[in-house]
Amino acid sequence: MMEDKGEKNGVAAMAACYQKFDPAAYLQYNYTPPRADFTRKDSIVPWKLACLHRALTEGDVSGELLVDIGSGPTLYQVMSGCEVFKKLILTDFLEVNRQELRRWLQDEGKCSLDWTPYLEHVCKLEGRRSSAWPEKAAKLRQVVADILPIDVHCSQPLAPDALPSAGADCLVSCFCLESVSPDMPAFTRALGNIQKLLRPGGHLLLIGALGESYYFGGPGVRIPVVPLDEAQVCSSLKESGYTLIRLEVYTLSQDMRVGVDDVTGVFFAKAKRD
Ligand SMILES: C[S@@+](CC[C@H](N)C(=O)[O-])C[C@H]1O[C@@H](n2cnc3c(N)ncnc32)[C@H](O)[C@@H]1O
Ligand SMILES: O=[N+]([O-])c1ccc2c(c1)CN[C@@H](CO)C2
Repeated sequence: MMEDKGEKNGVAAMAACYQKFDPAAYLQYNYTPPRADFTRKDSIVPWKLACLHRALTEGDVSGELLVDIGSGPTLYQVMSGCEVFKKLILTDFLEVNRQELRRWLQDEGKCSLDWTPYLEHVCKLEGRRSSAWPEKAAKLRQVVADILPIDVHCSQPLAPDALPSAGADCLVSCFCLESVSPDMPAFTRALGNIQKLLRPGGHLLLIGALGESYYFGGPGVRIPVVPLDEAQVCSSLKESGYTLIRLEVYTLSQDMRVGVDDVTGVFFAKAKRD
C-alpha cells in the first residue's frame, strides 16, 4: 500500500502518462536499427541479449518459473530464459501491451515487430544455427504460461494466486522500474515490492536506463524517468533485499542517441534475493 498522499499523486501521475503509450511506436523507436542492429557489435540490443544469455547459462541459475516484470510489447528479454525455465510468466500494466504479446504468442500475425532477427541472434549465442529460429519461437510459445496485469507500486504487484507460494525462481525486468516511478524512493520501494515475488536465493536480472530523465512512449507521449547512476542502482538493490553479483554498463555512442529519450547508458545487474 502507498504510504502518503504525495506518493499516491506521483504514482497516479505516472499511470496517467502511460494511458497514451503506443506499443508500435515504442518498438519502432527502440527495437529497430541502430539500437537493434545485429550486424554491429556496438549496438545496444545485441549487448543486452549477450548479458542475459551469459547470466542465465553460467551455471548458478536454475528452477522452474521465470517472471518478467513490465514486459511491455517486447519478447527479447525472455528468449534465453525460455531454454532454462519450464514456465514463463509475462506481465504488464497496460492491456495494449498484453495484447501485443498475445498476438505474437498466438501466432496470429499482425505483430508490430518481426522478432525473427532476435530469435536468430539468440540461437547463435547458444551455439545453434540461426536457421533454428523456428524451433526457438515454438519453444518460447510453449513455455509462456500467462500474460498478467502488474503494478510494481502495489505491495502485492500481482494477483494473490498468480504465483506458487514459494515464489518465482528468477525475475527479469527491463527498463521498467525507473520508467514508471515518480522519484528515487518509489523506485526503491518498487524493487522491494517485486523482491517478494522471488524465492529467497532466486535471481533478479535487471536492465535499466542510466542518466535518463524522459523518453517518448509514442508520438508526443513524453514520459518522465527517474535518472539513475550506478551507485544508486547498487544502493537500491542492497536496500531492497538483494545481493549484487555483477553490474555491467553500456555507454551509448552518439549514433545510438536517436532523439527518443536522453538516456546516456544502460546497466545490467545480476543479483540474488537475500
Ligand atoms: C519502458 S517500457 C519497458 C518495456 C520492456 N520491458 C523493454 O525492455 O523495452 C516500461 C513498461 O512498464 C509498464 N508499466 C507502466 N506502469 C507500470 C507499473 N505501475 N507497474 C508495472 N509496469 C508498469 C509500461 O506499460 C511499459 O510496458
Ligand atoms: O537502447 N535500447 O535498447 C533501449 C531500449 C528501451 C529503452 C531505452 C533504450 C531507453 N529508454 C527506455 C525507457 O525509459 C526504454
